[in-house]
Amino acid sequence: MSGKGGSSSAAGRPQGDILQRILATKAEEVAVARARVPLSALREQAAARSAPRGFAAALKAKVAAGGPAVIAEVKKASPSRGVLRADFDPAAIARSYAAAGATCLSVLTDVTYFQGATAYLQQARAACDLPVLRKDFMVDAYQIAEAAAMQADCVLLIAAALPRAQLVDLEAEAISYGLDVLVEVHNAAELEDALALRTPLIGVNNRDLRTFETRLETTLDLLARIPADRVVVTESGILAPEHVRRMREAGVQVFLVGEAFMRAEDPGLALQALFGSSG
Ligand SMILES: O=P(O)(O)OC[C@@H](O)[C@@H](O)c1c[nH]c2ccccc12
Repeated sequence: MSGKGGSSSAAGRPQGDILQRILATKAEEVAVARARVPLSALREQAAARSAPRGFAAALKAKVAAGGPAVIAEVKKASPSRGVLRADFDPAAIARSYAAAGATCLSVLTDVTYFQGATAYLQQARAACDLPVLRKDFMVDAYQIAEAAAMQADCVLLIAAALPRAQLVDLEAEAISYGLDVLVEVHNAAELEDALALRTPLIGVNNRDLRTFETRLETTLDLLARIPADRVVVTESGILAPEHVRRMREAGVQVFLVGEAFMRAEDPGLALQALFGSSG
């Protein structure tokens, strides 16, 4: 098959889709950031940081102990849902998640589409001892250095957004800073690209970033194609204990959840309600 999922080659991709818009904005933002803070300055900050908290190691340990492992997301808003949480305190949310048994955090740092911020990641990470994913749209090695400089422990690479060669390059860049990588796919062609990487962490996004359609079958249908030495992370649209049960019955033990927690008054309580006290 050429391209990803048939319609996602650079030429064939619909110009107006949200992922394309986000990626175009990202390229502009990176150019502006690079002019303001040179890569050499980021590298100095990254070199001065303390060792990353092991993101993949924490998930693997929780899975080995029987799971489920929850990556709890700190997300104020999204393009598909609008504002999820008006009263948004990343440090308080992080403490609530940690007390409820989350294994890792995911913090949106995209400003334009998700109302995220670098400061939110830093506040959340400082408030607990959990490893933290920088959830953003990586298109350039500069952003990997940014992630290391802001103290992230893991970066997201989205296969729908990048050709395989660039996924490989950005992963190598992340590894050079000691960062873990979560590679995200939502179809079989993207999964093939993801399996060319070294990371054990394969995220399957149940939400199509082009259409916003969310189907839990996305994870369930791809499972058979994922080798047993990889850790499957099911992402998006996990809203009810029934969804958790279906995934666990299929052998999925790692969950990335945002909306269900962000809409709740007490995010940690919502985590416990969704996963039980083992979450
Ligand atoms: O809020 P939800 O439906 O529980 O989903 C969380 C997470 O999977 C979602 O925020 C996400 C998955 N991949 C992404 C890529 C970019 C931005 C956001 C995402």
